[in-house]
Amino acid sequence: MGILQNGRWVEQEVGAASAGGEFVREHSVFCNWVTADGRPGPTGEGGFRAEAGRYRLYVSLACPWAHRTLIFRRLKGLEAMIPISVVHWHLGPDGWSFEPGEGVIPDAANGKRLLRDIYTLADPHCSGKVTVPVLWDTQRRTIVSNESADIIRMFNTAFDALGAREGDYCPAALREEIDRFNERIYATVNNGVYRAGFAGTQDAYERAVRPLFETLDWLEERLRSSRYLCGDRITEADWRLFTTLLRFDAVYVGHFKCNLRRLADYPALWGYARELYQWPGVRDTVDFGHIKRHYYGSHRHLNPSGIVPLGPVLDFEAPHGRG
Ligand SMILES: N[C@@H](CCC(=O)N[C@@H](CS)C(=O)NCC(=O)O)C(=O)O
Repeated sequence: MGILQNGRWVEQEVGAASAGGEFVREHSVFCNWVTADGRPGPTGEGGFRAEAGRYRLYVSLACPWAHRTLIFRRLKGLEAMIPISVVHWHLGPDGWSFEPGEGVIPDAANGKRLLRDIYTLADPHCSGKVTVPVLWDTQRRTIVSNESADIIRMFNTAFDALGAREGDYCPAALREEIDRFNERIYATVNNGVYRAGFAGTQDAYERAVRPLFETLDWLEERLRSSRYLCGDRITEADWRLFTTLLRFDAVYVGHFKCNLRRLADYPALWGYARELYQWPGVRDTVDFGHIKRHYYGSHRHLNPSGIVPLGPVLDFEAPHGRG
C-alpha cells in the first residue's frame, strides 16, 4: 500500500508504525455531509442534498470502518438509493483496487481500477491515505466524506424524507451517552486492536492490549444486565462495537495478538455479537472470506507466508439467548 502526496502515489508498508512503535491513525481528508436540504453539516461545505441515486458508497467487506456504513445502509433500507462498489480484499502496493474477484463490485460510476484514482479525481493534489469507506457524489464528481463515523450519521437521518426505513440509531436524548461509549470503544477497541496489531515495540503492544481487555471486561459487565449498550434500545454505539467484535476471534486474537481472552470467552459479549449478527439484514453484510483473506494476506510484515488459517470454527448463527 501507500499514501498520496500532492496527488502522487508513494509506496509504504501497511500499518507502518511511526516513532515510538505506536500506530497512529490519520484523520480523514474529506469531511462534508449529505443533508436533507443540502445545507452544510457539522463540518465541511454545503451543497450535498440527499437525493436517490446521486451518491455511491465505496467499501471493503474486510474493513470494520466500512462495514459500519454498509450496516447503516442496510438498516435504513438505502440499498436502492445508494449503490455500492466493493474493493478486492487484497490491499497491495497500489492500495485498494477493483481487480476482479469473488464479491468485488467494480467502479460503475467512474470506471477506475484503483480506489486512489477516485481520490485524485476529487482532488488532483490530494494528500493522505486512501481509505475505505468513501461516499462519492456523482453530480459534483467529488468525495463527500471518507469518515465512517460521519457517513453513518448521515445515513441515519438525511434520507428519511426520501423513503428511508424508519429507525433513529442516534436519538437526541441518548446522544451524549452514545458519544461516551463511542469515545472509549473507539480508542481502546475499534482502534485498539490495530494499535496492538501494528505496534512496533513490545511496550506499544502492551499499552494497546491491556486497555483493550479492560474495556471488553467492562462491556461484558454492562451487557450482563443491559440488552444493549444504552439500555433496551439498540443504537449507533452497538453497531460501531459490533464490527470489531465480529472480527475478533477470526482475526484479532491471532493476527493482531489480542489474545488475553477470546470473544467466545465472554458469555454476554458473545451472545450480544450473535444477536447483532442475526439482526434482520445484517448477516448479508458479513463476508468472512474477504475479512480473513484481507488481514492475513495483506499484512505480510505480520504474516509473511500469507497463509490464511482455516479456523477458528465460529457459529454466529447459534441461538443468542438474549431478550
Ligand atoms: N477514519 C476512517 C478510517 C478508515 C480506515 O482506516 N480504513 C482502512 C481499512 S480497515 C483503510 O482503508 N486502509 C488503507 C490504508 O491504510 O492505506 C474511517 O473510519 O472511515
